[in-house]
Amino acid sequence: MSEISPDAKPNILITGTPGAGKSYLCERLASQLKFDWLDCSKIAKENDFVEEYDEEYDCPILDEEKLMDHLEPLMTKGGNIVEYHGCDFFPERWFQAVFVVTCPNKTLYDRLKERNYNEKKLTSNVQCEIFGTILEEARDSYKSDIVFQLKGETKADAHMSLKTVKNWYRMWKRK
Ligand SMILES: Nc1ncnc2c1ncn2[C@@H]1O[C@H](COP(=O)(O)OP(=O)(O)O)[C@@H](O)[C@H]1O
Repeated sequence: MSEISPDAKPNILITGTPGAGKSYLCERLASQLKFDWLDCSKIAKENDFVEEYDEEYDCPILDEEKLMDHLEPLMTKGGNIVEYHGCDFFPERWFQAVFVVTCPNKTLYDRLKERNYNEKKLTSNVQCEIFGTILEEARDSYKSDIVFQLKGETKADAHMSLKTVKNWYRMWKRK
C-alpha cells in the first residue's frame, strides 16, 4: 500500500446528496486550484465498475473495490478532487480534507425532479438530506477536524465554498 508523497498536493473529497451541488463546485475548484477532478460516478460508468442494477431505485450499484483499485495510484500522486455521493468506503488515509455540500430540501427536490428521478429515488434522496445522512457519514468516517460543511444552493454559496476550500488549501500548504 503506497502512501502519498510528502511534497504532493493533498487529495480533497467533495461529498453530499445527489443534486446538492458537488459537480458545480468541483468543476470550478479543479480549474481554479489546478487539481484533477475525479467524478467517481462518471469513472464507474465509463469503466463499468458496476456490481448490478437496482431496478427499484433505477440506479447502478457501485463496485467499490474496482473503483478503489482504479483510484489508488492516482491518489498516491495527490492533487485530486474526488467527488462522490458517499464517503464511508474510501480509505481514510486518502484525504486531507472532506467537504460535504448541503442544500435546502425544496431546492434539492426541484433539482432532482429536473433529472427525472423516480418518486422513490427522489424521496429517498431528499430524506437523506433532511436527516443529514452524508454529513453524519463523513463525521463517522474521518477525523472531525478535517470534515467541513458547505452550502450548495446559490451562486453566492458556491462563491463562499470556493473561498473556504481555497483558504483551507492555503493553510494546508503552510503546515
Ligand atoms: N451553488 C449553486 N448555485 C446555483 N446552481 C447550482 C449550484 N450548485 C449546483 N447548481 C445547479 O444544481 C444542479 C445540480 O448540481 P450538481 O452540481 O450537478 O449536483 P451534484 O453533483 O451534487 O449531483 C445543476 O443544474 C447545477 O447547475
